[in-house]
Order: sequence, then structure tokens, then C-alpha cells
Amino acid sequence: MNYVEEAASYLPPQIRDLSVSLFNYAQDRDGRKSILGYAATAALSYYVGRTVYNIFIPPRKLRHIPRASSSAMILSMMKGSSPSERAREIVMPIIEEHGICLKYQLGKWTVIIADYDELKPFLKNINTFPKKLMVFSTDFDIASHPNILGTNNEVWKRQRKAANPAFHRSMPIATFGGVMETMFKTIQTDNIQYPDLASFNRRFALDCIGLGGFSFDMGSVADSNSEYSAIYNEAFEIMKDPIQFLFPSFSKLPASWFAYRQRVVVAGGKFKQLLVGIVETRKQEVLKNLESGHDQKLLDMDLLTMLIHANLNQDGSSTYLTDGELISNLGVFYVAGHETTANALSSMLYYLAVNPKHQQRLREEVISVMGDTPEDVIPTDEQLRQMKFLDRCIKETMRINPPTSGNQLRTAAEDTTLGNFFIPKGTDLGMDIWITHHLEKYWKDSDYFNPSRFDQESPDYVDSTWMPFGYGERICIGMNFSLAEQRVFHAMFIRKYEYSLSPNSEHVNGMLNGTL
Ligand code: HEM
Repeated sequence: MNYVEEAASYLPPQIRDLSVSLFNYAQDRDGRKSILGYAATAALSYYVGRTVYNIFIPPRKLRHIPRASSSAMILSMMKGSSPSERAREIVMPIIEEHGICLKYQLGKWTVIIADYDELKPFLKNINTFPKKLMVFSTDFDIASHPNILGTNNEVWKRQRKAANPAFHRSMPIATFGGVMETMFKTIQTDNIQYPDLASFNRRFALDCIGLGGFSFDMGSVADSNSEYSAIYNEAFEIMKDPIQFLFPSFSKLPASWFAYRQRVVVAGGKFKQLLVGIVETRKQEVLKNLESGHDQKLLDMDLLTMLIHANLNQDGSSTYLTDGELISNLGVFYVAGHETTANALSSMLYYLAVNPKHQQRLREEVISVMGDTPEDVIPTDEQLRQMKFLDRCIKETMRINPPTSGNQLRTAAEDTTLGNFFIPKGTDLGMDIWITHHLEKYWKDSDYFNPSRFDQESPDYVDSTWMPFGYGERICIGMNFSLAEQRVFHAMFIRKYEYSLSPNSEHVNGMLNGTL
């Protein structure tokens, strides 16, 4: 290893390859090559220097907005504090005093909103505050066509209208229960004293989207290395790339320069082919049904079949999806619904593990509705509706530890105001759900896990807005799907197991916040 490689070994692997190539190029004393190498190194240094300046100094037009100090944020990260600790210590006091706070994130100074007084007008007014349309990474080709998550105005309205019915019919409870039964079998077969439930939950949520949405089995619960889940995991790995998160323009450099990004491109291509195959097969089935006059009832259709009907509606209907949009939305449902639901499941297991009284109360409720026979039972929709304490535990979990820390960024389409502050056109804005759910003026003892906050009969009841899925017209389309998954999971799990935190758990001294 030469000294450049040794120095580079301290860098994150993503930029290590690039730095080593550039320095080695510059080392070459052979004329032109060397000049190009130094020029490229200088360009990289300028880029890094400019980014560092921007991290500390907001643009002039935003300096009137109270801001979270970037040095405080960096120090706090270096101390190893969690995102929620940073939110509480640095951002929350500013929100409490001024209603909004300016913070550097994702490569830009962004106005953070968390108090309901500012949140409601902000989220309701989708014309003044449309979504900021950003391509996170060009490596991620699956969602390259317009989709519900990443469009505004008429294109978004048409797609959302086409997909809404699929998410507002009764949910595939029995399918989710079937995935749960497979999970029990796998846990028993693996015969591990402390199964890694966070990993199981990710596998559960993945299979629920595949089977519940498209009747397609990713086979992840039965085998963590199943062919499809391996492709999926590799393709979606890019969503966690810290470099593209902090330096979005890094994704403009060709993926072929970086081995890890190239792997994502290949896996993404395979995953897209998989989705295309699923859609094509189903389209043929739907067409055959239509030709033979077999009128499939709305209730019998899964999400994909309903979306394919919307896809076939391209002539003469205002609620259609093009071929590209259909695939793009399927990809988006995986991204939006997988880790989020898995996080919610894991968080609730944690809160019930450390609150055995609540765990026991929930078990008693579930058994009172589903009985106590030794075999596994899948709850019915009607039974789930009777489990009020289950719903309260789910809601309290998603309040205290929301699975997504914020919503998608918005941008001010015109000069406007929020609270007492002028917001110039072009400003980025985002919601901080964790802070919203911990503001003491709305949620007393906000760090305390108390499901009774959602019980209207209880003195602890709080008449405040719960927003883990957002609010207004752009509220999460998959909310009912995810809540149904969570209900089935916990009802079946708690009926079968008593659980506590493993002594080796990294959460023994408190939940390490895994919020996205
Ligand atoms: C615990 C699970 C989930 C949480 C916490 C969650 C949370 C959210 C949040 C906060 C938003 C953004 C709202 C905004 O920008 O104002 C959102 C949007 C969205 N979510 Fe979810 N989500 C979950 C599960 C799902 C699932 C299962 C799916 C699909 C199968 C899904 C699909 C979407 C889509 C398509 C949007 C964009 C909606 C639009 O802009 O019209 N989500 N979600």
C-alpha cells in the first residue's frame, strides 16, 4: 500500500476509490496525464471547499430565519448522539421559540417546520409548497419515470386518483397472516436463542409488499438470501449511500467509475426486469379476462390488477398510468413501504419488550379476541377492529419514534410567509415529524411510552394531530396497507411469544433511533 492508499483508507469507501485514482493520476510525472490529474484534484478540492463553506454559512436571503448551528450539529454527530438527540438539543428549542428553524441538510439550507400552527398551512397548500422534485441518484433507474411520490400538479393528481382505489379497499389481511406463518416456521427452523427480529421485520415487510400488493413472492422471510431479495437489497442499497446524501451532485459522476455504484445499476436493471415481467404476465391475464367477458369484481383485485386497469384506461379516462409510470410506481411502493413499516414493527417490539405491563395487557386483549389455542391463527378484519389497545400501541410507537423523520422536501413556488417569517421563492422546506411528536406543549412527557394518549376515555387522552404518515392531500397513500400489516404482525406475534430485550442488544441503554 503506498502512502496515498494508506491515507485514503481512512476515507469513506465511496470516495476512497475516486481519491486514490485522482492522486495516482496526478503522481504520474508523464506530461499531460499529470496536469490533468492535478486539475482534477484541484477541481475536487474546490468542490469540497465550497461545500464546506455552504455547510456553515446560509445564503444571504435566508439569514433572517433563526438557524441551527452546523458546528453544533457536527460536534453532536462526532459525539455519537442520535438524530433524535440532535433534534431535541439543537433544533427543537428554536422551533419552540420561533415556530420554524433553518438547518443545513441534504446539501442545502432548509426551513424545518414542526409546530402544527405552521405545519397545517404548509402541508395543505400544495400549490404554494409543491414537492421539490429531486432525483436522489441516477443509478436508481427503477423510478426514472414519473410516479406518485415524485410529481406535482396534474401528473400527480392523475396518478394518485388512479391508485387511490387500490389503497382504500379492504386490505389483504390473510396474505399478511400467511407471511407471518412462514416467519414463525423460519424462526423455529433457525432455532436461534435471540433471533434478529429487526432483520426478520425487514424481510416480513418486503414479502408483504410483494404478496399483498402484486401476489408475487420475494421469498425473503423463508430465506434471507433468496434470489429476489438479494437483487432488491443490492438495488436499493444506494438509498443509504451517505455520500450521495451529503453531496447530491456526486451522483452526476458516471456510475461506471465506482464499483459499488455499478453493482447498484446492474441489480437495479435486474429488479426492473423483474417488475416488467410481473406486470406483463398480469396484463395478459387481465386482457384475457376482459376478452372472455369475465368481469372481475373490484374486491377480488389486488393492487397490481387495479393499477393495470388504470394502465389500460389510457384512452378516454382521466385516471390512467402509462407503462413507464406503472413500473415506476411499483418501484416506489417498495422504497416507500418497506423500511418504513419494518422500522415501525421493530420499534413497537422494543417498546413492548421494555414495558412488560403494556405487553401483557396487549396479549390479554389479543387472546380475548382470538382465543388461546396452541396453533397459529390469522386474525380476521373484524377481530382486528376489536383490538383497540393494539391500535393505541401502534399509534404511540409511531408517535414516539416515527419511522420517517420527515416528509419529502417542498419548495416555495412563490414569495410567501410562514408564521412570522418571510420565505423567499425557491426556498427548500421540510417537516420534522420527530419534533412534531415531541413538542411538550402538545405531548406531555413526550419520551414516555403511553398508549393511553390515544384513548378518548382516558385522562391522558391528547386531542392533537398525529402525523407519521404526513397530512393533507399528499398524505401517505400506503397508510392503511402499512397499518394492516402492523396489526396482523403484532396480533399474531404477541399471541405466540413473550419477549424481552436480548442482554446483548445495542438498545439496552435506550432505543437507538433507527429513523430513516
Ligand atoms: C410505517 C409505514 C409508512 C410510513 C411511516 C410512511 C410515511 C410517509 C410519509 C411521511 C409520506 C410523505 C408525506 C408528505 O410528503 O407530505 C409518505 C408518502 C408516500 N408513501 Fe408512505 N409511509 C409508510 C408506508 C407506505 C407504504 C406501505 C406505501 C406503499 C405500498 C407507501 C407509499 C407512499 C407513497 C406513494 C407516498 C407519496 C404520496 C404522495 O405524494 O401523494 N408508504 N409516506
